Amino acid sequence: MSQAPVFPDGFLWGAATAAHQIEGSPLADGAGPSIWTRFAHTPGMTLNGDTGDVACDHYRRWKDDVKLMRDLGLQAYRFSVAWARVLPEGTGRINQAGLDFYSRLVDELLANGIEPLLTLYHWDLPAALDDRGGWLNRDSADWFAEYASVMYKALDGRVKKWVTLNEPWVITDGGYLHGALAPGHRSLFEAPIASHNLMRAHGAAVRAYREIGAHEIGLVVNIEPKYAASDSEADRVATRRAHAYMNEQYLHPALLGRYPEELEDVFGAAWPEWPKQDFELIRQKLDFVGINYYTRGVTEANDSYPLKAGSVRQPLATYSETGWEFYPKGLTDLLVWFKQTYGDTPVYITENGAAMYDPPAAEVDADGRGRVRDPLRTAYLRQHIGAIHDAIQAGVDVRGYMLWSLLDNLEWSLGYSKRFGMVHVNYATQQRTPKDSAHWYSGVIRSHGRSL
Ligand SMILES: CO[C@H](O)c1c[n+]2c([nH]1)[C@H](O)[C@@H](O)[C@H](O)[C@H]2CO
Repeated sequence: MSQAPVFPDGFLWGAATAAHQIEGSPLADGAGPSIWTRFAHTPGMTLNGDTGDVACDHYRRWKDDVKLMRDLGLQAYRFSVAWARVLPEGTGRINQAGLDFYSRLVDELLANGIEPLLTLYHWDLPAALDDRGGWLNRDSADWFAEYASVMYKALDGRVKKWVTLNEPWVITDGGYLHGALAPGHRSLFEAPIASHNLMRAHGAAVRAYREIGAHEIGLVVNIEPKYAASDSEADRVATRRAHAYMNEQYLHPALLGRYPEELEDVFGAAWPEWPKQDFELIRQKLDFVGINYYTRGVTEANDSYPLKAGSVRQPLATYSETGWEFYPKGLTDLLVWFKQTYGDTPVYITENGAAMYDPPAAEVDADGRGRVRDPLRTAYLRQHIGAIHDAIQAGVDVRGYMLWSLLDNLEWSLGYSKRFGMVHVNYATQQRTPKDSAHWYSGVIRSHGRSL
């Protein structure tokens, strides 16, 4: 970049978390269990048997954490609501103490000049609904619309940016196809059904918002550009299949009202006939789309199940602790593809970040006087925010950036082994210590990107 980048007026700088990953106290004050409470307490399901029982203790430390956000200069904060805190059985009875927790959090954010960006579903389905079939049950669309309506009535106006689902691809690929995430199913037949019901639930929640809400609502997807590993026919076909499976499987029905045709090839006999009226429900006008970007996929044909495509490691690249290649140009390419494919729906980058090896907690003394040097994370963030600027220069309407994550937190089945936070958490003492990357990001926010 030859000169200081200029981001659009109103471009929103924030950070993101999710309920199950930071809150702890999953059953406090009348909350019901979620599928993640059950999954993590099932032996062998998470690394070291790590659970969300304590996490970052945010359920109790929320006020100090908002102060931390203010001190860092965040303009926005993306968080999720634990459905089973508000509706312990998933539908019906409202647990007022659970609703009050989120109402207080929103008020504290607003009092500190931080805009809340609320995700209704970030993977933690009430266990009571899983007992009724969960996302495999077509009634899940009604369950989700009921829950969403409770939240809209309670918070809309204070919350002006709503997200229905976080990453339906991960929910399905992890929770129903490969079994690495809750509820831990492994079925080629269940996966498309769960996917489809998730998208019906998304549509039902947006339709309910249009009846109740007066602000903005969108969908968050994780997408990554797929580049053929060679110009062989096999690799090019595999790349197309992988692109459809991850990048179009949810955006196509949400924005175009149809699935990409490659999915029939991926799922074969497991691909159902969908009722046409379902797509009228799924395809609702969206005020924005949230894109979670971490890396790209250089893709080759292989014998992986069921995709028959996989990523090829790049010998000279830098990789994060989760094995994701640093590839900022992929974010620019992806954003340009999004605009070319789906038009000018506004976009927020709702997650971007890297798990890097940070100095052990011992180097950060108990009262947080220590310093956490994380130059690789700062490099990653600088490169990717620069890539967003390149996309904006290319005409893509990107409205904001939510860094993943505010805090080191529970990385699902990987437990506490991966640290994505710009703020270090000493899990033994719950001491928060901003890392060098946090101080750097504060400067980016203060300069509105010009200090990049
Ligand atoms: C497959 O990568 C996804 O884009 C993705 C990465 N991440 C996510 N989705 C989730 O939304 C977060 O809860 C994770 O903590 C975060 C870091 O792993």
